[in-house]
Order: sequence, then C-alpha cells, then structure tokens
Amino acid sequence: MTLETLYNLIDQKKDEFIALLAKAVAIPSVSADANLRPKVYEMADFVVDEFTKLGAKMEKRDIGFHEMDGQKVPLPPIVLGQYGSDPSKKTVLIYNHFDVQPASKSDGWSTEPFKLEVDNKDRMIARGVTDDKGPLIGWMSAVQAYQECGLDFPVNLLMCFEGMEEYGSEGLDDLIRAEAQKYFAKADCVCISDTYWLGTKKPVLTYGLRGVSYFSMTVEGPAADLHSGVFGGTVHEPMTDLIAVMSSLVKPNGEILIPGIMDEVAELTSEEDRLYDTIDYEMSDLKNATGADISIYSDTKRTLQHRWRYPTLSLHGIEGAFSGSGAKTVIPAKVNGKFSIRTVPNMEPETVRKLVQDHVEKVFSALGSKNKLTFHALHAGAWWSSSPNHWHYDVGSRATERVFGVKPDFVREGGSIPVTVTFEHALNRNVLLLPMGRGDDGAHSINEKLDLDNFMKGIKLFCTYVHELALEQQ
Ligand SMILES: C[C@H](N)C(=O)N[C@@H](Cc1c[nH]cn1)C(=O)O
Ligand SMILES: [Zn+2]
Ligand SMILES: [Zn+2]
Repeated sequence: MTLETLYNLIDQKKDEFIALLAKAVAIPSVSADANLRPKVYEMADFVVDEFTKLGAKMEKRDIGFHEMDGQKVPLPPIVLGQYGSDPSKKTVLIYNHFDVQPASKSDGWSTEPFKLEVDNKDRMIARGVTDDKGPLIGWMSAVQAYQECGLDFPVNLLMCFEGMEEYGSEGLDDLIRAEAQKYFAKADCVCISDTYWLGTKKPVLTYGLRGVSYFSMTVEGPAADLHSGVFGGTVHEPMTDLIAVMSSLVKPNGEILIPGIMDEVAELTSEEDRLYDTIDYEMSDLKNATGADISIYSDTKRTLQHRWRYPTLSLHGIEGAFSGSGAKTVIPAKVNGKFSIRTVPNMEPETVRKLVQDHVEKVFSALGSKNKLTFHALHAGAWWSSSPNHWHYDVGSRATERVFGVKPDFVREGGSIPVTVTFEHALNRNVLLLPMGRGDDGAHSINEKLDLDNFMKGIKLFCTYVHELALEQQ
C-alpha cells in the first residue's frame, strides 16, 4: 500500500521531476574544463539548495587545490548532507557526482547538450542525464515523494556528492578517510547510483569496477608552428614523434604493447570464467550501443571479459594538433597526446605508472629525435571487486524485482568510480551499485540520454530500496 501510494505520486509528479533534472543539466559543470570550473561550484550550490529545501542539513567542504594545465586550481567543494538522524533507523550513505564530461554541439550532438530535450521515443537527451545527474535528481525526487505522500522516510540518509569524479575524484579519498569515523560513522551501508544496465531491457546490480590510470605526454621542439613546405623533412616533427610513441602503446585489436602490464593481471579462475556463460547479453547489444558493427570479438564471453576483467588502453586525443576543417599545411610546434588504461585485479596504480613511463621514455629515446618529451601521470583510480553475496545486495535485488517485475542480473562494469573502494575500506561497509540508466545511454558520448521510463522507475527504485532496507533484519 505504502509503495503503491508512492508510485502513484511519482507518476503524478513526472513533469516536476523532469523540470528539476532540466535545471541541473542546464548548469555545464564540466570538471575537466578549467574555464567551466565556476559552473561546478554553481552545481554544488544547486545540490545544497535543493536538498536544504527538502529539510536536509547540508554543508560544503573545501578540499584544497590541484594542478591543472600547469596551474594551481581550487578543487570544487564536496557536498555532505544528512537527512534524518533517528537512532532506531538504518542509515545509508548515498554518493553521486554532480560534474559531467565535456560536451559541445560541434561534437555532433543533435540538440544543445546542456538543454534537456525529450524526443519522440520518450528519451531525455542532455549531457549528464544518465551520468550522473539523473540518479542525483532521482534521490531528491525520492525524498520529495515520501514527504508529499505524508510518509516517514524509512531510513536516515547520509550524503556525499562530489564535483570531480570525471577528473579522477581528486581530493575525495582523503576526506572519506578523515570522516569515516566521524561524519560517516553511522552508515550501515553505501549506495552508489552511477553505473548502467548491461543491456536495454534487464535491470542489474553492479559488484565490480575497473580502475583507471590517465596519462599524457607532451612533445615539443620548434619555437612556433612551422610551414611544412619550408621545414618538412629538415626538422624532427613533434606530431610524428608523438604518433610513433602512441602507436607503440596498443594494437588495433586491443592488445596492450607495454611490457609487463599483463603480468600484473590476476589470472581468471575457471569458476570466474564460468560466470560469464550465464550473463544475459547479446552481441547485438554491443552493436546497438555503439551504433556500428565494430566488435573485436565475435562472442559475448570474450567481449564481457575484455570489458570487465582485462585491462584496456584507449587513446583519447591530441591537444595542439591541427583539427579544423580544410587542409592546413602546418607542423604543430607542441602536441600533447592523452591516453588511459582501465585497470583490473591486481594492478597497482604506481606499478602501472612506472611501466608506462619507462616504456614511453624508452620508445621516444629510440626515435633519436631532438624534440623534448615530457610524461604526465594525470590521475589514477583503483579497481573494485566485491561479492553480491551480501544482505545489502538482497535488499537491492528485492527492490529491483518489485519495481521491474524481474530479478536483476549481477554484473561488473568496465568504467571506474574511484571512491568506491575507498568507501568500502575506510568505512568497512558494503557498497551496492544500483544503476538507473540503460547500457545504450551513451554516457561520455554525444546525445547522452536517459529513458523517461528508467528515470521514473529509478525514482521508484530508490523509494523501494529504502523501504526494503528498513525491513531488512540485519
Ligand atoms: C562509471 C562512471 N559513471 C564514470 O563515468 N566514471 C568515469 C571516471 C573517470 C575517471 N577519469 C575520468 N573519468 C570513467 O569511468 O571514465
Ligand atoms: Zn562518467
Ligand atoms: Zn559517473
């Protein structure tokens, strides 16, 4: 009865909840763009204001500075919050991030990326709708739904929201460790909604993530860009050097070429290998999510193992290279190539950094170029591997089944949420990853979307999750 009342109210409030999400996505809180850093602050204020209106006690914590593009830049505040403090109730700590990946219409978006549009298939389109503003607004909406139904919120909420997740969560680990026995001391469990279903039809709960180590390297030589007709063939070209080094990192079939990297990977046990046989996933899911038939492997087992359980290296971009239209005959003077490695058990960030740096410097040195290469380790976040055999996952599973009418699959995720492992270790509490969006949402891509159905059911899922959590006898 309680849940039916909530579900009806949520359906009635649909337009209001969408409008709140539209307000959130209109703030271009891109953490990776130093020029947009004020927008990340604005977004922190938005989160504080909205939860304060709902009666939560919110605060912002400064966490110092970091270096960005060679400059010391202040880090956006961490937003902490508390909603309810009844000692007879369970307490769940929720985490979301309010920063987003960069986006610009010229990348190929069909709509303005920071203006929420609902298309004719009932999909909300905008940067951050699924990653991670939809789930964040989902929590606000869940609290509002309980209030407007006149129902007591069944658990106490502790909140930890950050604005640097898409830039490696700099500074948050220290705060979590410092507050583990203070602000977060009462947490019985941690719930993070920042992953996606594997496919498009079946809900999942996530119990593993890859880590990420992000690097760049600058190659510079000439004092300024040069005319390729005048100087080509007579000077070492930074871009040619950079491409040679970047090509030495990974093969087009995904094989990582850096010596020693694969030695760090824990062997896949036969028991683990068998887990992949029963996962509900089809090669067409990959084709649909990428919009093209470009799979490296022909079967789902190897595809999922390479997404979740093996490291991968991706080349992301080259700053300073000619990238406009037309045919400019330039030799760029300084270029900065960016790449990252998704890490898995038992890879350690420092070992990975050393192996990568040694390799890059060795390959560059073998080129015999007179240009200069500088290697940068930008950020690193750890992998996380847990087990779904825990009462908290039973709670998540029951809640999911009530809302979607089907038991969720238990899956891992190829992406990274660096603080997951920090929460688990510092608080010594179970962490549940409870996704809202679908596998084809296009997080980090153009035309990022969140299906309206997932948003609405996601709000119901959060309401049901706290309801089930309160009933759990642990
Ligand atoms: C899975 C999560 N929603 C996400 O997108 N995480 C990012 C984290 C990150 C680290 N460096 C840059 N971004 C990711 O997996 O890329
Ligand atoms: Zn992301
Ligand atoms: Zn995210």
